[in-house]
This record gives sequence, C-alpha cells and structure tokens, in this order.
Amino acid sequence: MNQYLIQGGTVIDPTGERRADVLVRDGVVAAVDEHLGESPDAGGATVIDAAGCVVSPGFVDLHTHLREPGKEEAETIETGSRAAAKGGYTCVVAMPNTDPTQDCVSVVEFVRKQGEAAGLCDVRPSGSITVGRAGTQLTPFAELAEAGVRIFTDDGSGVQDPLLMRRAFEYALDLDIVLAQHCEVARLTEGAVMHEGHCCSTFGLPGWPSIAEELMVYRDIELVRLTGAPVHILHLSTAGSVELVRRAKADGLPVTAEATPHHISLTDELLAGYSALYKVNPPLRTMADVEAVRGGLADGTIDAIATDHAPHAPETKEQPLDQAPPGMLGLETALGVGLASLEMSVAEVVAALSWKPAAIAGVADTHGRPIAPGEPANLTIFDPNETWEVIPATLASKSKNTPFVGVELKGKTKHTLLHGAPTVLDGNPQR
Ligand SMILES: NC(=O)N[C@@H](CC(=O)O)C(=O)O
Ligand SMILES: [Zn+2]
Ligand SMILES: [Zn+2]
Repeated sequence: MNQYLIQGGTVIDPTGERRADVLVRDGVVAAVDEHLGESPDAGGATVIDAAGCVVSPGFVDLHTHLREPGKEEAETIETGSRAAAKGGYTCVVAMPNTDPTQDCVSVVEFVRKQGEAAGLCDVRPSGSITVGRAGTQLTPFAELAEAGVRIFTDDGSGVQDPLLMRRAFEYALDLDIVLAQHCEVARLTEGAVMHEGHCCSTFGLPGWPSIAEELMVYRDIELVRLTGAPVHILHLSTAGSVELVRRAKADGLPVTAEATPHHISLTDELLAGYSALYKVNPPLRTMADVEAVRGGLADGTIDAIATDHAPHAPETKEQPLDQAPPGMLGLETALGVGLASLEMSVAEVVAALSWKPAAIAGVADTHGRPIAPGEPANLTIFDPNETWEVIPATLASKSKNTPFVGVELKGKTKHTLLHGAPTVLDGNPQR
C-alpha cells in the first residue's frame, strides 16, 4: 500500500498542538515526529507538502443533506461526498429527508452502500424519528440502531407531538442513540420565509419568530430532564436558544447543540433583495443572535459547527421567496467561514469541526482521533491563511446555492485523507 509523508505542518488534535511530520502507511498513522523526512522509515513515501498548514483529524459533519435517494438532480451521495472531501470532511451524517425517507433498514443500507461506492467520505446515515417523517408513528428504533444508525431526526420538520417525543426519548434510553431535533413549532411558522423582526416588517415578508424555535428547545430539554435520554439540538439559531442550552448544560443534562456556518456569519438584512439564496430554516436572524451563537460556540455551550449542507437545484432557488425551498450549501465553505467568524483559536475551531461532532455522531472510534501511531489516518490538511473567492461554478456540489457567492474566505482545505488514501490532493478530488 502507498505511504504518504505529510511534511512541515502543525499538528492539531485532541491532545494539543505541535510541529511534526506525519507518516501514513496501510491506512493508519505510522509515525509522528519532527524531521521524519530524514528517517529511513519514510523512504519511498509520497510527500504531501504541509508547509504553513494545519494537519488535523478529518472533519465530521453532523448535518448533511445528500438528496439521494429522491432528489438526485440537486445532489447525489457521490457529488455530496466529493464536496465533503473538498471541505476537509472524512465523515458526514446523512439526513433522512430523502424520498423514500430513511425510516427503515433498507433505505439506510442503500445510503451507506452508495457512500461506500463513492469512496470519498464515510457516509453515516441517520434515521428518521417517525415513519415518513410524518410525525405520527415511531420508526423501528431498535432495528435501525442494530443496523448502525446512531442519530435519529425528522430534520426538515420538528416532531410536533409532545407525547410521541416523550415516547421516542424513552425508547432511545436503552439503545445508545441520540435524538436530534429540528426545533420548530410548525403552527408558529406557517407561511414564513424569514426571521420575524424589524427587517421582515420593512420588507413586507411573513416572519418566523424566534419563539417557534425556543419553545421546542425548551420542551425537549424538559423531556430530557424527565426521561434521561440525550438530545442534540440541530442548527440552533437564536440568542434565547443559546441561553436555554447553557442552562441545561449547567444542570448536567445530556444536551448537545450545533450551529451552522451561516448562523454565525449572516443576518436577516440579506433578504432585502428578496433572493431565495438567503432563505433557510431556521432563518438568518439578527446580529444580536449571530453574536450570541458565536459566544455559545466560544464557551462550549454549542458543541459543534455543522453545515446543514442543503443543496437545491437552480430552478427551485430562482422561484419567488414563498415558493423556493429553504436551504444553503455548506460543506466547501464551513472551514473558511468558521475561521473568519469566530473569536476562537484555530485549535478550538477544529475541535468544533472534528472531534466534538465525532463524539456526538458516535464515530469517535474512527474519526476525530489523536494523530498518533496506530490511529486511523482520517486527516485534513488545511492552510488557515490561504484566501480564496467562492465561485459557485468551481464547487464540487451538484447544486450551487451558496450564500457566500463572491465572498473572499480565508482558510482552505488542501488535502484530505480517508483511511490513509487521499480523497483530495492540492484541492483536487482524487475520484
Ligand atoms: N435547512 C433548510 O433550510 N433546509 C433543509 C431542511 C432542514 O435542515 O430543516 C433541507 O433539507 O433543504
Ligand atoms: Zn432542519
Ligand atoms: Zn437540515
């Protein structure tokens, strides 16, 4: 098997930060030391230049929409995996709002196999909480857990019925699974296209109030307190939600949360041009919310940066705001947006992109590992200082609905290794 010598970089992993070369052989890290290039051990290895770069465990996305099966015109498991690899990800959790829904073992197995066939990223399918995500009947949790599903969610919608959600938590308790909630009380967001506040009144658009999110965050935290089963809050977006999660953690409850790159960087003012590129669920909020979410990441209230990568075919996003589907791309821009938006060290940002989400996704045996001999070589090598302009046509994702079009980002993935083999070299996908 090929050997790779990752030379001249700064290694950042859960154990700290140091200058070191990394030798990769047979899918695992073989050696980590300064000046490995001079060691006979590294003879014959292909050199990967990491000068000026950070070498970290691969990123893990808790929240990726791959659209297959059902909406292959927007993304496929292969194109989405390629976008993930380009963004520095070695593992993604595939959201279940596919058609058919990932609510049974056969669909989940299909997604996993397509991921393996693409070979660009470790694709871990989530399962839905309710059959068809219809909110009325629980899926076979035990069977799905047996098939390796760790994250259960009806993402795209929240589970509205509190009794059904209570039962879901009770069943989850014995299965080592995590319920991940899209927190939205649907009755409060009917017809909404953007955040409810000063801007929506000015633009004359129907609003999605913060309380529609916060009521469900509150309800689920209380159900966690009642049942003892863990919850993961998806794409948390309001200052009030940050405070609810902060208090839940202080109470010692098993509550985790993620924030998206767009909710730490963009505000509702972008809807001024009525472009559906900026329509997303939950919606872009105010600067005060953005700052609160950034603060939540900085103090550990929010555990992870998760992309909510939501590709949509161009025709659909060109429709009027009320008809266009919500969602934005995220995989290829998350690192640059995260580094630019957060007052956190590079190591802290990497933690929120790699080992913290790996623990929540239940993949910490394979991803987000220390970079040490014998560990699986799932690695990302990125230049934290390289600036680049986001040009939609150059993105690997099949869809082009990035809200960062034309924006100059700082921080770019150069190389990604999955089980010791490059999926991306010098920015170029290897398959
Ligand atoms: N975030 C979105 O606006 N859209 C997501 C669904 C979701 O994450 O709720 C999608 O599947 O397009
Ligand atoms: Zn959602
Ligand atoms: Zn989503």
